[in-house]
This record gives sequence, C-alpha cells and structure tokens, in this order.
Amino acid sequence: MTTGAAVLEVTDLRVRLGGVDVVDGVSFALAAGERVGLIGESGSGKSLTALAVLGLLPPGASVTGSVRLHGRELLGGSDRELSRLRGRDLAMIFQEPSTALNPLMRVGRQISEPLRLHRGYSRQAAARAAVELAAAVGLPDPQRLVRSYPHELSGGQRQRVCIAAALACRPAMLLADEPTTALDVTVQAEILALLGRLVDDTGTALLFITHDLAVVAAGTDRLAVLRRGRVVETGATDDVLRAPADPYTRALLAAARLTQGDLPAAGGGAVAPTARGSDVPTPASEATTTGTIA
Ligand SMILES: Nc1ncnc2c1ncn2[C@@H]1O[C@H](COP(=O)(O)OP(=O)(O)OP(=O)(O)O)[C@@H](O)[C@H]1O
Repeated sequence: MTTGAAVLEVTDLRVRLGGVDVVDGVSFALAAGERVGLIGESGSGKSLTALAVLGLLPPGASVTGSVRLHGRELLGGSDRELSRLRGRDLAMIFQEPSTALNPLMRVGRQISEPLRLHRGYSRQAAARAAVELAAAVGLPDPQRLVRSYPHELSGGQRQRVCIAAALACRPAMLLADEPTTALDVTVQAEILALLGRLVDDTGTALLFITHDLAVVAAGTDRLAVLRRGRVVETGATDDVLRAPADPYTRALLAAARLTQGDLPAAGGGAVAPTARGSDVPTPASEATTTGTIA
C-alpha cells in the first residue's frame, strides 16, 4: 500500500496455528502519522496479525514473511531485541484494559514504566512524567490518580492509563486492537477522539483493528479488509466504504448498515479532537536516547 519511507511494512505474513494458515499472506504498510484500519469478521486473523508484528504469537504458532519497522526486519529477532523495541518504537493497546494492567502496581508506575525501561528515567523523573502523561490523557486529578491502583479506576480511565503508557516513549508505531469494545458506549467516543488527537500530536502511525465500521469511517485514512487470513480489499477509507469493490466488503457494510452520516466528510474524516487533556508531554530532560519521532 505505502512505499518508500514506510514506518511499518508487512509483507506476505503467514501465521500457522494447528495446521491452519490463520494469517495467509497478508501485506500492508503504514507511513508516519498514517492511520490504517484493519477490519474483518471475528476470526479473520486481525489480532494474530498484530501479535505477529509485536512478536507475541501464542506458543506453537509458526510465522513467515517479513515485518519491517523503519526498514529493520523484526521476524526472527531475538526476544531481547523485540522487548527492546516494544514500548519504545512499537506499542500496543489491547481491548481489555483490566487485563493489560498489573492489578498490584500503582497506575503512575505503569504509565511511566516504559520511560524507566527504555529511556533511563530516574524514579523521580518517571513519577513527574507519569503525572504529566496522566494529565495529557485527560485523567482527573492526575497528582492523586497516579497513586491509585487499577481497580479504583473506571474502565475508560483504565484505557486512558494504557494509552498514556503506550505513547509515553512516543513510539513510531501503535497497534490498537479493539481498544473501545470493552468500554461503555458513552466513553467510546471520548477514547477514540483522544487516541486520534494523540497520534496526530506525536506523528505515530496507527494500525486500528476493529469490526466496528463506524469507528474506522471516522478515525482512519486507509483500510485493509481481512477475510479468512487474507486481505481482500485495500484503499482509502472513504473510497472503500462508499464503493466497496469486493463482495465480502459489501456484505460487511450491509451487515453494519452504515448510514451516510457515519461516512467521513469530504476533505478528511479524522476523529474529532477531544476537549479533555493536553498534548503528550516530551519530558526530554531525563532522556538517555532520542525518540524515533523528532
Ligand atoms: N492460540 C490460538 N490457538 C489456535 N488457534 C487460534 C489461537 N488464537 C487464534 N486462533 C484462531 O486463529 C484465527 C484468527 O484469530 P484472530 O484472533 O486473529 O481473529 P480476529 O479477526 O482478531 O477475531 P476477533 O475479531 O474475534 O478478535 C481464528 O480462527 C482463531 O480461532
């Protein structure tokens, strides 16, 4: 899809599990700051594609093809190399914030953990950054909130914590797997708006996995439609949703019964900025390495 200066380039990715190619030759690419939606019915291979990119496939899975981050091959990399990249250059937000967070660790520490691990922040600098990041994702009373444990927060607040941690190091690439599905419907729009604004501010490329077509209509530039592990259609979100070329995409759209009001307005359909929070801070004073995004 994108050539040249791709942040992430996935080529002919295959994931084999239990004798089945559950991801079957998937290729796509994202440029800096680009938002790409990966859609498809349940079981089409969306999550396994993301997990393969992160090197987090379940035991027993075999993977072939190529996953390049800024031109550097990740497939076949050692655990050590991959864990150095995860949280720093490549981050993920999962569907269920409760299970993504450690119940026994204060949220402030979880937000700033990537800065301690990857940027060499001191304990004090990390604590300060956690408060700044908590404020940036619109968490109320951040000074107090960072001392809370996950169970003391609402689902939406927990997802804000996950977003803050994922973006702490300003990764080049963020993968979000159904990040609002587990949330109350009234909170979903706020979280999507927040995510859209933060990836804009940081220049982070976003791969957004969802089966909610209204969400991709509002929040992505391009789409890849996955069916049984294969990409059946790609294109500008607006084009694919208005004039789907593949019968499977047409069926998905018909099932979702998208109305004209859900489709992006002409001239860009980015998720609306939220009134809450401020820019993701760049607490650069304690940085020992330079971020991948200038
Ligand atoms: N650990 C596993 N072992 C065996 N098969 C698996 C495993 N995880 C996923 N699968 C199978 O791989 C296929 C793709 O799964 P995947 O989770 O990527 O789908 P998905 O598109 O993300 O679905 P959903 O929208 O429901 O999350 C499915 O058929 C699923 O049953």
